[in-house]
Amino acid sequence: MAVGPSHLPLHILESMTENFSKDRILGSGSYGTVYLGEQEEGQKIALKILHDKTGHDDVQFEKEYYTLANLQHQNIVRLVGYCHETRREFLPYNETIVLAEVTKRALCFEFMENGSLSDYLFDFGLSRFFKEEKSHITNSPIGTLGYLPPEFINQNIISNKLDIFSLGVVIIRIMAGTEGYSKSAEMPPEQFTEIVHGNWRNRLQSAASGDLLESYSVQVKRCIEIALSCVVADRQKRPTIGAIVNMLSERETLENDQGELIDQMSTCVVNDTELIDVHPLQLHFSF
Ligand SMILES: Nc1ncnc2c1ncn2[C@@H]1O[C@H](COP(=O)(O)OP(=O)(O)OP(=O)(O)O)[C@@H](O)[C@H]1O
Repeated sequence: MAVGPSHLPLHILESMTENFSKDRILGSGSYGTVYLGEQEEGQKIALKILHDKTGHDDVQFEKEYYTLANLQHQNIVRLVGYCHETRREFLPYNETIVLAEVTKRALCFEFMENGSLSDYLFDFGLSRFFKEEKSHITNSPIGTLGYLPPEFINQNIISNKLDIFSLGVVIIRIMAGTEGYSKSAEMPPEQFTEIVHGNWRNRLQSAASGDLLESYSVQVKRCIEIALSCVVADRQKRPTIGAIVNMLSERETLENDQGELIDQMSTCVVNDTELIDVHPLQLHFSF
């Protein structure tokens, strides 16, 4: 039987993070602040201390725990530990000091040495495709609002088309940078496709020419079109995962000549009547 996440007492988390020192902060999201923790043996973990605010209560914590503890996939960061502890502390309140109960809730994940995908996309320069703006941190109990479709936000409807919408947002963010999604909602799809496609084409020109460039260029355009079809407001019109899998039929990782990892995205192109295989899109991400 697989070993589940371990219980980690608060004093252990404090010693791992030098009392939650600011220098240890890796980043912050809608759920909480993430710290770099180091165990005695030098092993690193990422500790997410959940924000102490409405909507992030014990019910939410339990939901998060069960969901994450049951997720086991090579591409999903593993939950290795948790902490839920209430202490009584003297705290300032209304110009006096009161003895109050303070609850610390933490989720501990395996540490990802390479950091966040969005940071890489920003290095890679994709965010420059659109003017960078402050990201939206929300109080949403299930993550950054931008990944959620209108039917969930307005009517709490959950279906597999919710995941299709989120997938579309992820692809758009990969293709167009972190602000790409909000920009995609502000202009007609054809205009958005033209801008993003044009930017990619310029970028690809340094890596390919002639037929190869044309082939890459077609695939980039199709990727954007697929992503946009995933985020249409009418969920019935979003493609099924089967249709997307057919379109993105291959995904493999190759070694390039220098021995670096190349992330190779492959896709098929669908025209009006048939599925046509095209050359794989080779995007050389040199991180
Ligand atoms: N397991 C990890 N290993 C290394 N760094 C991490 C890890 N988890 C989070 N981080 C860092 O902390 C930042 C905040 O992560 P967090 O999961 O709280 O928010 P998010 O996923 O960016 O947004 P949200 O939760 O609002 O959708 C990330 O951008 C990343 O830099």
